Amino acid sequence: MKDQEKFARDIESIAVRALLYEVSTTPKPGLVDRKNNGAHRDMDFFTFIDSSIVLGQIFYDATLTGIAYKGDLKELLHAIRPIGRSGEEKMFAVTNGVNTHKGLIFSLGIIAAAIGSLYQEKKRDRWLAYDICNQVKLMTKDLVDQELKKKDFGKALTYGEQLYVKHGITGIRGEVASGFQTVCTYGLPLLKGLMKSKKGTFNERLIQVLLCLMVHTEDSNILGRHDLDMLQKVQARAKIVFEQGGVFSKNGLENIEEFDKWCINHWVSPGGAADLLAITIMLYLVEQI
Ligand SMILES: CC(C)(COP(=O)(O)OP(=O)(O)OC[C@H]1O[C@@H](n2cnc3c(N)ncnc32)[C@H](O[C@H]2O[C@H](COP(=O)(O)OP(=O)(O)OP(=O)(O)O)[C@@H](O)[C@H]2O)[C@@H]1O)[C@@H](O)C(=O)NCCC(=O)NCCS
Ligand SMILES: Nc1ncnc2[nH]cnc12
Repeated sequence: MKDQEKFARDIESIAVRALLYEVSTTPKPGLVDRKNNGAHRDMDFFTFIDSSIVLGQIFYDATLTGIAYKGDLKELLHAIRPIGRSGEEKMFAVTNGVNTHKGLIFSLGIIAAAIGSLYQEKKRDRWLAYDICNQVKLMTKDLVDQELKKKDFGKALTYGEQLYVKHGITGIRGEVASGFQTVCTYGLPLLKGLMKSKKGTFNERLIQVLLCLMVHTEDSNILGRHDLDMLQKVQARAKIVFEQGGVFSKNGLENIEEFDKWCINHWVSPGGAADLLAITIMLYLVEQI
């Protein structure tokens, strides 16, 4: 196997690990985990495993496309779009039409391509999330303008497009175009600090990162099902739990399990924050290469 193909397989493996580590983190308020299905009737822990497995090839292909790419970085996003669309088709086929990873196919696929585009210059020194996220910004700087601000919304709107028209919320597109600002400002520094301090278990550290992300994520999943008031309620409750010490406080796990029950009863799923947790994990694992 050529060096480039081996490297692309390594990135594929890291991306799939990030998907599996995210869904395995337990308990997570309102989300699918090893304990329950959160605020979802149409998917469970095994749906996410099935979806994660079929998506590996997408991240391999996106990485190789990035490595081979020689043009303007903005064009690289267009070059990988068909790969992402085929990933969505594979996901819907294996989940019987359920959207487990639509946002993450987009996010992790772009990260994989960005890593690929840096491969030649990074062959011998360290991989840094900072460099990768800057590359992502260069790849996607016109994304919000082209796909949301200037778009003629004549046709049926997607979930995210509807939210932009209604609330001016840019969702996953805004997060990607910012170079994963929420991840780089909150999620990744917290995870790196917890891993260095060796505090608690890996599972507990990931719960803590999710709580922190829930405070700061403009989650189109919550907005899509409810409204701005509910998003602010969830962010406020996550802030209280996190600032009391989160999973590491005296009644940490009980507080989170109460939060989970509350989300289920109110039909709240912070799927956007869950995606940002997976992105945080991927960037952390890439920095360990
Ligand atoms: C670019 C696209 C992905 C845009 O698609 P769309 O217009 O639909 O975009 P959004 O809805 O805005 O976002 C898509 C998903 O992204 C997640 N998300 C939302 N907000 C954020 C945020 N602030 N930060 C990060 N991620 C965010 C969210 O995904 C989660 O929710 C999904 C489950 O919810 P869903 O089933 O849709 O809704 P439910 O309420 O669960 O339905 P019911 O159960 O009630 O029936 C799950 O996926 C979570 O991950 C958003 O859903 C896309 O159009 C596109 O261009 N795709 C091509 C791929 C591509 O170009 N790839 C390139 C690289 S290979
Ligand atoms: N664990 C999870 N539960 C629900 N939606 C998600 N989207 C991504 N991860 C998820």
